[in-house]
Amino acid sequence: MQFIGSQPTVDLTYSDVFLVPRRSAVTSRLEVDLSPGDGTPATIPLVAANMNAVTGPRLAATIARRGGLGVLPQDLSVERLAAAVRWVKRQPVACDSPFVLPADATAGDALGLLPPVAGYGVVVASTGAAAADDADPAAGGLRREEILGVIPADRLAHVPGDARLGDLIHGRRPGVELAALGAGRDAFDAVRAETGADGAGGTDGPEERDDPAVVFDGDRLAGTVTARGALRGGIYRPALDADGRLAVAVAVGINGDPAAKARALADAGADVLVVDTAHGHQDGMIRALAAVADLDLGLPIVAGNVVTADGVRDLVEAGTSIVKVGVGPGAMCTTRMMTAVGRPQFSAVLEAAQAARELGAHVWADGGVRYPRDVALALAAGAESVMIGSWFAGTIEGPGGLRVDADGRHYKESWGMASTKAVTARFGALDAYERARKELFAEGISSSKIYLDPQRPGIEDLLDMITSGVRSSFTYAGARSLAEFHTRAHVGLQSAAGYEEGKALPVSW
Ligand SMILES: NC(=O)C1=CN([C@@H]2O[C@H](COP(=O)(O)OP(=O)(O)OC[C@H]3O[C@@H](n4cnc5c(N)ncnc54)[C@H](OP(=O)(O)O)[C@@H]3O)[C@@H](O)[C@H]2O)C=CC1
Ligand SMILES: Nc1nc2c(ncn2[C@@H]2O[C@H](COP(=O)(O)O)[C@@H](O)[C@H]2O)c(=O)[nH]1
Ligand SMILES: [K+]
Repeated sequence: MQFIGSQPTVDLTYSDVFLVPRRSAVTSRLEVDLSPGDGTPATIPLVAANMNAVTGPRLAATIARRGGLGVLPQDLSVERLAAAVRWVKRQPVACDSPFVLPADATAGDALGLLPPVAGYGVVVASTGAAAADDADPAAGGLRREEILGVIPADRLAHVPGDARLGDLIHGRRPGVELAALGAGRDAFDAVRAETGADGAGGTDGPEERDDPAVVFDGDRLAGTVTARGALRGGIYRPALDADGRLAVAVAVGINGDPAAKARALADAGADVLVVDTAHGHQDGMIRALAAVADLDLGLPIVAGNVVTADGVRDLVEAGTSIVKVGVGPGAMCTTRMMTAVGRPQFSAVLEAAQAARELGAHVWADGGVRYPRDVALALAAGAESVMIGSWFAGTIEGPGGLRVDADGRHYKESWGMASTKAVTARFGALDAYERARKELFAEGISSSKIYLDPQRPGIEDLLDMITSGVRSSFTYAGARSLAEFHTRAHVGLQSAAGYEEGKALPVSW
């Protein structure tokens, strides 16, 4: 990366800078390979943050299906984390994890899981079967004859809240076979034929629908798929482990016995370990990291957070190959206002990435991403991947409960991992005095509403938006790969007015 024009004399964040277009020999945005070269199984440079409001098993599985990584947060017991890892490993790669409800559940129950939007649906199972499946998730899944059908989520807006789901299914459809779901056009056509979107089964009028179809793997329910999902299957490459299962990362903190926790999670199948604390450049972190690295588990280790070259060097020396960078940029984070500590994120990533490169290590940029452009700029600064928290909390797959505000808008709650809410939960086992001492140091917001974008309510919609923006950034720089982008990116400094000019204008001026 190179600055054009004047060299910066102060530290910068994403809004302070812009990318300059260059002569390019890349003729299509689809020629661009976004894979990070950090030794993880990711094929796109996006990571869902280890926050309780952001990464649960469903979001982790969904982002891995499209090539990113989800980091399950450290604030859960080893047993719960191991169970979450195993759940991700059981999920289908070629279709979506289903939302399943029993036939006697109501439309209102379904709307507690999903907003009434296109592209999603609830699989309805015979009542006893759904209950048995819930009780024993390892039983191998629901059988074909136990599945009554799938109800598109947008249809739920037009039925009474107390309508029984079983009564809303009219006739069984054959479903799609998992084995028939290749990539690209064949899968797309198979889904459209099953859902009637190709015209053969009769559509609901001129507007193209994107209804989900049920997918079976032999005798068992595998999941659901939409035509858009099939299309994505031809564009993205999933992040997989050596056995072809979806990849997942897990965080461990620096207190307790991080090595024992790391070993248990590796045994459960975790693919990447993230050793994480607010102030990563401290002896407690170096001890914890060295203990985890000494296990020699053969997994990539990520550690942070730091914002200086010195911090990078110490963590790499302690055994990490990926350093997580960012103090204070996060949307839920009050560290900069409480402590004055931190560093504008673009410069932090730039300096850390330079130091990491000299040591053969890598950097993940963590926090402060609000637009696709911020991801492009973090990559230009030298990051191998970009971690996103709060933005992903407001998605259907996010672990939070779906809520509706007084105006009928759907949202999920987000909170910081150093907020009073998180600290109270983390130290619930301590006595009241010790807990109160810990709560004194809260450095995060305890509750924030993250609205679902009605046009992009799912994590995959956000991935589409971000990766298409970033693919385009690469071609503007004439880069086919992330390594080329790192060297070819030309960056300029802009005024606040220059940044403002770049925004779209929703109403006339
Ligand atoms: N990227 C960022 O800007 C930040 C991220 N976070 C996130 O919040 C989560 C919780 O992290 P964390 O608060 O570190 O909790 P942890 O449970 O990981 O514990 C941190 C340990 O470090 C000690 N410590 C010393 N100095 C500090 C300091 N300045 N800030 C925090 N701990 C310190 C603490 O002791 P004692 O409590 O006795 O001081 C404690 O033993 C993590 O996921 C972290 O990434 C939190 C803040 C900033
Ligand atoms: N200072 C704090 N930082 C926090 C807290 N919870 C999370 N974080 C950091 O934010 C990023 C995610 O950033 P976002 O802008 O995408 O939301 C996360 O990975 C942590 O590093 C907190 O309570 N305090
Ligand atoms: K902030």
